[in-house]
Amino acid sequence: SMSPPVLYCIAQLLDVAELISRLEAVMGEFSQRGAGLVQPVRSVVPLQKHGGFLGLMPAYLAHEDILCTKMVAFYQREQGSSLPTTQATVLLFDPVSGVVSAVMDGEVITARRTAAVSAISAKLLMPRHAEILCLLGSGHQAVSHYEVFTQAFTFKEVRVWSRSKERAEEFARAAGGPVTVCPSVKEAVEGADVIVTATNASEPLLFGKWVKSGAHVAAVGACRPDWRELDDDLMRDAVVYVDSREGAAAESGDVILSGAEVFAELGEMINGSMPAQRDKTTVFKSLGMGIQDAVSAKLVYDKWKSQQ
Ligand SMILES: NC(=O)C1=CN([C@@H]2O[C@H](COP(=O)(O)OP(=O)(O)OC[C@H]3O[C@@H](n4cnc5c(N)ncnc54)[C@H](O)[C@@H]3O)[C@@H](O)[C@H]2O)C=CC1
Ligand SMILES: O=C([O-])C1=[NH+]CCC1
Repeated sequence: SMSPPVLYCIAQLLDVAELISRLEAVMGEFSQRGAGLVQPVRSVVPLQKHGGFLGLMPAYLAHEDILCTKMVAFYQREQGSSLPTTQATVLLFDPVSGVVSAVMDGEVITARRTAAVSAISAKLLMPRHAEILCLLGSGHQAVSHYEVFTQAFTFKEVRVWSRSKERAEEFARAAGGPVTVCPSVKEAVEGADVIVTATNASEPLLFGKWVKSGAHVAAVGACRPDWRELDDDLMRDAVVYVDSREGAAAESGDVILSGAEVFAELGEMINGSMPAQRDKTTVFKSLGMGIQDAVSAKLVYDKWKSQQ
């Protein structure tokens, strides 16, 4: 039997506009809870000894015959560590036979699809004439959010804050346009219309008292039930959207520990069953979903096949 192709260097195979449109469709369908999508909440294996977790993220999309699983390891690294906090591999299967059709890098997929999902939420929830984008954190997700957000929207100013000023300056130098490095979270978020939290923090770093009324927060980090990026004030005062209600109830420290009510899923806004409260201060709490990886992997695979 032939061994499946191993696809790395896939950045060119994953077009952002195409990805956004596929993600909108699948998130809208997910929130209808039809039988065509099977996606359990991520299984997480703690690696206590090593300060990490292994997440298993399978998904089956019956209408499109996509069967996929991502395996993602995430670690809270020491500051200055050269290892990535998020490492991932994706397996795509032929659901007819169970044969593996491809093994692929999951890091580009994870970075890009997460930013694309945040951009979908920002498109629906950020203030109408949003001018200032603020990124908290300067790692992989911050970079992909910068790329996707500046491609999808036009901002007058982009700000970044990071624990390490050097990293933030590096980020600003590498960015494709002007980025202001801010010395504190407070100064970075003041007056910002869109705030992306993409850190590995386990304690709140974004406080509601600093956030402009009507702003939109895309909260990407804090993926464990006892980890926080946002404080109770922000969680309780904002209208809270999530990618999956089940996922948020199991994994989001910001949702669980604040006791905040989840207003809607992103997919409920997309499929029209719940409104986008754009005029309010909004939080989109993102945890990541197997269906997002599945449609991404299929796009990569189809593009790769068309080039063979
Ligand atoms: N919602 C989703 O779908 C996904 C969420 N994530 C989560 O996003 C977060 C960022 O991931 P990556 O960008 O890949 O990691 P990364 O390691 O590339 O970047 C992490 C950033 O967080 C900062 N940071 C770490 N600890 C901090 C602390 N205590 N306070 C403030 N900043 C801190 C680092 O300085 C760095 O700027 C992680 O928590 C990861 O679990 C990752 C993938 C998908
Ligand atoms: O969706 C994802 O791949 C992850 N979410 C949190 C850590 C990794």
